Amino acid sequence: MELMLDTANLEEIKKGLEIYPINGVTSNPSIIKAEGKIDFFNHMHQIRSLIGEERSLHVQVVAHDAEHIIAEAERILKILGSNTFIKIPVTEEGLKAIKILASRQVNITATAIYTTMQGILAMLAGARYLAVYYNRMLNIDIDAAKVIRELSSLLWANSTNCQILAASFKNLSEITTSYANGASCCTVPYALLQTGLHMPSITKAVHDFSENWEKIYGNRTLLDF
Ligand SMILES: O=P(O)(O)OC[C@H]1O[C@](O)(CO)[C@@H](O)[C@@H]1O
Repeated sequence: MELMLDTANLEEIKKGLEIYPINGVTSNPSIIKAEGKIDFFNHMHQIRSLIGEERSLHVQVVAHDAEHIIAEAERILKILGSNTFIKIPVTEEGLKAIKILASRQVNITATAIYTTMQGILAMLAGARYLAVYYNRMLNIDIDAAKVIRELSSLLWANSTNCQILAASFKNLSEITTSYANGASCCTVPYALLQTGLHMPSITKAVHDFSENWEKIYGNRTLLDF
């Protein structure tokens, strides 16, 4: 199982890495927009230095036709390194590019996946991750959990090299349902990760433990024994 941070914010990535078990960072043009008009490749380099080589960095192309998608992918790989995952939307042109790039051993994260069929095609074309758009699917009445279940069983039977990267989350339930239905990876915005631990009941449990301890041992800690 893996967890990725869905942000290009350097502070969030720094803090996120300290606290959470993070396996990589994903972004897309909308996530980049939230950072303003940044020097794109320089910013991506900074993300890479923060996450190190052992975590994955997923960078999305902006071109629409296969020829230019491939050219952008090559530029990303040249500047950011050959281990960068190239995010490509699963359109006809995207699929064409995925097939060509995957045959050159490029790591592909197929994105903008709303249907099982898109996922199957991306898997067959050689993608390493399938970014399934959970919340956006629910918004248009697509059963996102079902798509994840179907893709997960197909991947289990047919591929050793491709996994589901569930994405587009607006609440914790969508994340846990994705994992429970077979997504081996979720990419989550930092603020949403925080909501999982910022709960009054967790704070109260920790507070109750302290109060009970203090009643017996005062302000002594385990280091005082
Ligand atoms: O619906 P949203 O919040 O725009 O999210 C789209 C998702 O697509 C991705 O680009 C897929 O990796 C994520 O970075 C993001 O979670």
